[in-house]
Amino acid sequence: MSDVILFGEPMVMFVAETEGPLDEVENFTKLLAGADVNVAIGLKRLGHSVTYATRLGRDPFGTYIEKKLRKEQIHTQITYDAEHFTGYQLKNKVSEGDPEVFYFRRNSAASHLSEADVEAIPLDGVRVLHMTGIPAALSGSCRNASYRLIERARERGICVTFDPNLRPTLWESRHAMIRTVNHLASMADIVLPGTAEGEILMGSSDPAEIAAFYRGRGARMVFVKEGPKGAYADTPEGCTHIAGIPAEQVVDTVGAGDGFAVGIISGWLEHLPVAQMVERANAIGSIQVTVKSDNEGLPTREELAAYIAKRGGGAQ
Ligand SMILES: Nc1ncnc2c1ncn2[C@@H]1O[C@H](COP(=O)(O)OP(=O)(O)OP(=O)(O)O)[C@@H](O)[C@H]1O
Ligand SMILES: O=C(O)C(=O)C[C@H](O)[C@H](O)CO
Repeated sequence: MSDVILFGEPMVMFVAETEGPLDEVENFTKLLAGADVNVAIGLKRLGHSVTYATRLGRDPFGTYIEKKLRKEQIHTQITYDAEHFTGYQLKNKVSEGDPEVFYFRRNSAASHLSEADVEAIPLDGVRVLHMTGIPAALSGSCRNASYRLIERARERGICVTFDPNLRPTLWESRHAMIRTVNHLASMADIVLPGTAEGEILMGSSDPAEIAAFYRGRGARMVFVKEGPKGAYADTPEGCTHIAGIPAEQVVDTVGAGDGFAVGIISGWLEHLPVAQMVERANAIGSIQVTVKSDNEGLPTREELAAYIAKRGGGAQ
């Protein structure tokens, strides 16, 4: 029995060792990526029990991912797919701004996740289902699986957390992305949009307006991510902005949002007051931008406390 269920597409990620266009880079480091898998690793490092459901190809990338998940002691519910390969991606190295990411994931094993796969996930005793908007972008069967899993969680009163994680290149149209992601968000208890996502999804980058939009559609709590500035919370306790924790050196901005989700979900599981949930989320987001991996920097409880003691925060 796990505290949290996650579901999605884990990928092998090749990160460029040198700056420049991806076609010119000669050396890459092999790592694990995937928004949902990053959150699973972060929650496990903080001591929460986690089950991650996915579909992997019977290939070396699938084996690599399975071994990584085992090493992190994450329970898995894996369907093996002999017909389709495990997805992978390339990420470049930049000294400023967001890196470029190129996917090799169309028709991947995970894009064939289906309602039957999620029907088999045991939900007894589960407290949180964390979903992102990514699986719904991968295929029709994955979209149906996303809806089915949320419905199953809601039928059992499980708290559903949702991060839009917009990936416009994966969607058939911008219209379908906005409609589907907002629909999935309306089925969640806790919604975690970023300000740039708010602009796309509801036409404003103002944190209070974004939060009011999702609260108006049924969310009990909305946490709007504002990059280095921190985050805005709109919950039954009221509305508040909590300043970010400056990172010593920004190496790679990808994965900050997943780190933030780890802070909010773990804080909710531990019944932390809202201000402490957000401080923890800001701290993990701040840690995430200091490393090139999307998940290797995710902290243990001791590392998190040490980071907050050193760089600010103080409510842990
Ligand atoms: N440069 C930074 N310095 C310190 N903290 C940061 C920085 N960037 C992000 N964070 C922290 O991480 C959180 C999430 O970052 P961001 O707002 O970029 O989310 P996102 O757009 O979902 O990110 P992602 O690139 O992972 O999709 C922020 O709310 C903040 O707390
Ligand atoms: O880009 C994606 O679709 C991924 O899931 C890979 C990354 O790890 C993810 O973007 C980080 O949020």
